[in-house]
Amino acid sequence: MTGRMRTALRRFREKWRSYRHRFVPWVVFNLSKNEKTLRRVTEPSEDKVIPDEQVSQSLLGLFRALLRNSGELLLGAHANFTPRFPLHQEQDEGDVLFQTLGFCIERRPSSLAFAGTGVFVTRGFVPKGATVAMYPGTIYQPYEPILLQSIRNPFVFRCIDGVLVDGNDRGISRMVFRSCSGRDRLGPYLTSDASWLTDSPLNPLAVGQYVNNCSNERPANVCYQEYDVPDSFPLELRQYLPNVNYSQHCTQRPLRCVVLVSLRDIRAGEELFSNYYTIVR
Ligand SMILES: C[S@@+](CC[C@H](N)C(=O)[O-])C[C@H]1O[C@@H](n2cnc3c(N)ncnc32)[C@H](O)[C@@H]1O
Repeated sequence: MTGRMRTALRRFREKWRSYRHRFVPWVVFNLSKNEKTLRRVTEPSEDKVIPDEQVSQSLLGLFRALLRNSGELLLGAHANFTPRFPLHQEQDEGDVLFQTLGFCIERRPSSLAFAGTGVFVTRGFVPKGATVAMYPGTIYQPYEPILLQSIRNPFVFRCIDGVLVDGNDRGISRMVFRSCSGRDRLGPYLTSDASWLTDSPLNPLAVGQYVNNCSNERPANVCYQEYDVPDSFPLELRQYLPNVNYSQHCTQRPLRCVVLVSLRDIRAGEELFSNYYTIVR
């Protein structure tokens, strides 16, 4: 190998190491096109746009309202469960979201050509610094095997610390989520929500896996933020969390969730765009 090639290789390695790429296949093919849109932070701990407490408050407010609206505790054994309250559903989940957080989000064909489905604010107004969406999926620790599930899978999200979230709602990823979600119960309580795998998630925020990447023309209006569910998070509200650990041994550590936080005010009709790359220096 010539000296020039060695220098080029070294520079490439240094640059690659500094990336905290969120979606591996996307980064490989599109890095050069989107250099201007890179997000830069100096420390992994500085990656948070809003404090965890603020995320908790938004999620707790929404989940409490969803629970009140459903009039039942979604217990594990649905079939044998007789609800304490009449099962009269007052509003759909989108209405509950609108009344609690002041906006609605939905999946629709992206405003970008060839970008498939995207996520739009369809009603209301999202102020800067709000929790706008959640990234659902199975949580893999950096040392856990994900090879089969990751093949041709554009939904594998990488956290700053190397934890992976598989947000694919099809194929083997779907089966893995369902199986892990059915396994993890605390007594009669479900501790995660698998309805994000359908067209009508019970938690209307759980569509963040469909948010598309920003471009030079369409700057990011949301960004990803890791959120570890605190021990104090009420047991009966965990049924709305759209994440589950791949391994049962992980139940000792807090469940990792990823939320999307607004970087500016967002109005009804706008598509959400995140940043698939973050550079940590
Ligand atoms: C996490 S998925 C997002 C949901 C995707 N739009 C869909 O319909 O399944 C990531 C994939 O979306 C597509 N995508 C995301 N941002 C894009 C953009 N700005 N332009 C074109 N395609 C994009 C790419 O195919 C990428 O691999």
